[in-house]
Amino acid sequence: MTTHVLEARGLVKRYGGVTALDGTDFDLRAGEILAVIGDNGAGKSSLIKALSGAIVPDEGHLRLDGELVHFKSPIDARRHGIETVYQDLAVAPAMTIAENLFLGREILRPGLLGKWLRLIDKKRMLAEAVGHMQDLKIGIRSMQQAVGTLSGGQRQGVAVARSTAFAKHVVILDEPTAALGVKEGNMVLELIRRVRDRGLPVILISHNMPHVFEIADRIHIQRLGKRVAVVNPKHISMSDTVAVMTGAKDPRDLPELAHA
Ligand SMILES: Nc1ncnc2c1ncn2[C@@H]1O[C@H](COP(=O)(O)OP(=O)(O)OP(=O)(O)O)[C@@H](O)[C@H]1O
Repeated sequence: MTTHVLEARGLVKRYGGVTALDGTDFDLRAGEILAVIGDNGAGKSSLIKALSGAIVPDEGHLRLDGELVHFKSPIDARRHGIETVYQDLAVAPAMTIAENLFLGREILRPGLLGKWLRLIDKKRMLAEAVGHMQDLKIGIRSMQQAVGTLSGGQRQGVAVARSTAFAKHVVILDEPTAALGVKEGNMVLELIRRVRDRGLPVILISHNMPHVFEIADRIHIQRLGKRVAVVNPKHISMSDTVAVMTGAKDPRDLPELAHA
């Protein structure tokens, strides 16, 4: 039996008269990179928001490691080990890399007044930050460098390192290569592979088909608020995938091997 780390059934989300999620299902397996693709308005962002606690669906349910969960906020999802890196990176440009990695989750140590006054443990944060970045082989000369002075790819690296440092279960990456050049985009793809290889499953939302085909173990295709197919990039062409995504092809007409 396949283990599903994260599973959604029948998610519905309506915004006034617009149905963004129309009873969608979702499955993430252990140890995989799952790409989520779909045309504009297919409900990718809404799905990811429901999985990461940013919206509460009107109907449907989520299971994490088989247990029912109800996320009321992103903090709630984070507490359950689900970390999300959004496209508009939430890094603080004026702060150093080490400070960014621990932003909002600073490591504290007892101060002069013992447990009554706790201080930020900068030394330990720096040491741990170096460890995380080395672990993921993100080449940065100084952890004291302000994030605003880094290149787009390096900045994305910091955001990914930050999420993986805290994610116990799942990392969700929303268009992590969208604003990057070829070299930096490849660097981030390599980084995503390393995250997966360290045992954390990754959900990757992307419009970049070559990137999706290069890196995904399976591809979830979202259309009109529903999951219409999950395909195996090793056994389906990019053009068939796009055809299913746009509705030009019925997924039932795909060869059996194409389904994942
Ligand atoms: N806050 C909102 N208020 C009203 N309608 C919304 C809201 N968020 C999403 N929608 C609508 O829900 C539908 C699905 O949107 P969603 O952003 O989930 O799709 P998407 O696949 O991520 O699209 P894109 O690729 O363009 O980002 C769209 O018709 C969108 O206009």
